[in-house]
Amino acid sequence: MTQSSTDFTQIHHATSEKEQEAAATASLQPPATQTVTSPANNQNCDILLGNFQIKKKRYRVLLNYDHIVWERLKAKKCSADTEAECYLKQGAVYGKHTNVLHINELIRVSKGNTKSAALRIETPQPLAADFGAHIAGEQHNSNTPPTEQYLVLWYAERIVHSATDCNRWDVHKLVLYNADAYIVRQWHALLNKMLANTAPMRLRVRRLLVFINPYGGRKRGLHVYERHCKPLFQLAGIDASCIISQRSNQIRDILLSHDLTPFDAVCCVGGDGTVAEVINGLIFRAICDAGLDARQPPYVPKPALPVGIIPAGSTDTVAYSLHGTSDVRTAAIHLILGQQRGMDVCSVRNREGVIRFCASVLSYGYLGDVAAKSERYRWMGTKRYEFAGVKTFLKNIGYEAELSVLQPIRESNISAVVETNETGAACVESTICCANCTRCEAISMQEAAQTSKRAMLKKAILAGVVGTALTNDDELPSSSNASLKSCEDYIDERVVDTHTDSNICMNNEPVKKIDLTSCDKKSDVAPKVAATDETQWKTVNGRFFMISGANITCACTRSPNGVARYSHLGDGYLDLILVRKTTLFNNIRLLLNMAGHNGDIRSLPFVETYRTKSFSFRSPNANLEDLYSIRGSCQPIAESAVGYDDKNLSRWNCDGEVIYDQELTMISHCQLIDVFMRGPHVYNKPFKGDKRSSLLCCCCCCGCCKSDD
Ligand SMILES: Nc1ncnc2c1ncn2[C@@H]1O[C@H](COP(=O)(O)OP(=O)(O)OP(=O)(O)O)[C@@H](O)[C@H]1O
Repeated sequence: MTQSSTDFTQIHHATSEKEQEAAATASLQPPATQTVTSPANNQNCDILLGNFQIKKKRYRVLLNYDHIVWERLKAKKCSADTEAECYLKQGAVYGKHTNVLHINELIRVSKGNTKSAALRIETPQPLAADFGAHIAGEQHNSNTPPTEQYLVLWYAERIVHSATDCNRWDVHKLVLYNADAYIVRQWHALLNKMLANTAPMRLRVRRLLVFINPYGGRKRGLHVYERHCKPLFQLAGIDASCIISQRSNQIRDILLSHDLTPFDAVCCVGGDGTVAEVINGLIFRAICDAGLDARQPPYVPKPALPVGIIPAGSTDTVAYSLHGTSDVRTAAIHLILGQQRGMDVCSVRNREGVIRFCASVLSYGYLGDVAAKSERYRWMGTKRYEFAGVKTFLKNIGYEAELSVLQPIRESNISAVVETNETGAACVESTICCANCTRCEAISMQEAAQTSKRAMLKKAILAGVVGTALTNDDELPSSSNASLKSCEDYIDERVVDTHTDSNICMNNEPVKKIDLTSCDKKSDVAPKVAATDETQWKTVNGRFFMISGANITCACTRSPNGVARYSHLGDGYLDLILVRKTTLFNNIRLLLNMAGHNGDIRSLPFVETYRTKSFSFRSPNANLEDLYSIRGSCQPIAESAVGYDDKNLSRWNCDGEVIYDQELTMISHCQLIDVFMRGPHVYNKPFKGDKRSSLLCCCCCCGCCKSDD
């Protein structure tokens, strides 16, 4: 079935018969895109309305400011002009059988003479910056009659199956046919223009630096990338440069020392250790680029590049907590769609200053011991965690600890609300972070306001007047004596040939290696954030089975609620979970609670949870002076301590890596790094017999995913 070119309707206000006649004639000519003004939001924007064939059935397709809507044409056809007017007057009122696609979810638009030609994706997609020239070129060539009648839209859609499976995304295609190739060309040009138009929080990545860890998980990092990510990146026209890591900490070292300006974003394919390497590399790099002391930075600057996290490790806690699933395609799609959210990152400090940055959890006791022991059984693959976990669990060891937790004096809506459970134990408020989280959004607005303040602080530091600027910023550690010793002092001028160091496929500037291991300052205690008029330090002592400072929920497939179910991704707070030493039976209750979907560890009488910006830890059993003198513990990413085997002391598990310090401070830095994610979605049960209503929920602009808080 063919369509006549008069099927096409360009939205315009044809009031008189004369005008309608003119419009009909114009449709035989190459139609020019008209700009109309929406009365709803008074925006100047292109709108197109046309009739297309989809699977040999006729559909009316509307492209408005940020949506594509397609609806089956009914037998009785009403005047298109009337409909267009109706749309403009009423705004978008979509029926039950209307299909809606948000422009944010569009990945690629292609056209061709035949269906298979349009579906072919070998032809590279023009990069965002080239779109303008591409479109201009198309218009320039408008004298040449177009021949392509097929238009293909590749878009991402969230799959909503059940409450436990509502976070996976996949790519679909929509093939549209119109006999008039001018119309196809016009839709193609406008859609590509819209794709190129990136809002501040929607960066469509063009040049991506990908790090692949071939060693983590089941050693399938490379396979995961080749099989799932590469085809999707090709579809989206992303120019990806890949580096396969050859040793531990190599990714961090590359990020510290190479020119990153050619890239729009960094992506890692690996487990939590790989994510930690990328995050540490980018943050230490930002500190050094800002000319700050890497050990004792007076403030922590935000890295310039956003991060994409593709899970290919054993537990993939970070990826699961961000996306609500450890599905690889979902993670790649989030990167392609380019929607970013700020994620909190915590700095972990000892007496000498920052040891490293923590993306997920810093845990002492049970999880620390499991991390330390499981490394010995890496040959078991993912089973090593179960093996080491059971062994450690049965021992049920408690460790003495002295903790100081920064708490608000008065409760406020957005701060660290701590309640008590039925047994009187402290617990955090019960709001769950999700896509469009109102708590994180509010904080993000506050953050934007503070960005200018930070810029001024940075200027003040560089001008050497930092002492006065620092005292008012509660996010800065009080021990930061604002050393102006720049990171350049740490740069080891030995030039490293990275092309022999790893198989890097980048065009690099001369490489400098930054040595973060030297440290010439040491205070007598671990640094603390200064308490303000609104905060105070609360001391908690005791014998603990587990102490965890969680930045994110730390959920994974084995524990869908995670250690800290109520932790928010970008609210500037961390959740401190204290599990006191108790009976083995109680520990089983704890584990069952964390493993189930409906558990809530806050209800357990031996568990206390605090929401805080910072906490400090000290083990009374440790001879700290000896530890510091033996180890000279000033590693940016802690290396394994040799011969450290005191039964009264545990280790820290920081993003899956082991830290041996017995005196530490953890400080949360609000939305320090931008990550390609939307946050886990809340399941909305579809109405009976209406599958589509649940699918509409994938649209990022609708309010149906808002959290209840
Ligand atoms: N080529 C390599 N050879 C050896 N180790 C590597 C290599 N590349 C990276 N690593 C190190 O491997 C460690 C483990 O990687 P990763 O954390 O990604 O996997 P995992 O431990 O299996 O997953 P998870 O942390 O999610 O449980 C990291 O600390 C990283 O530094």
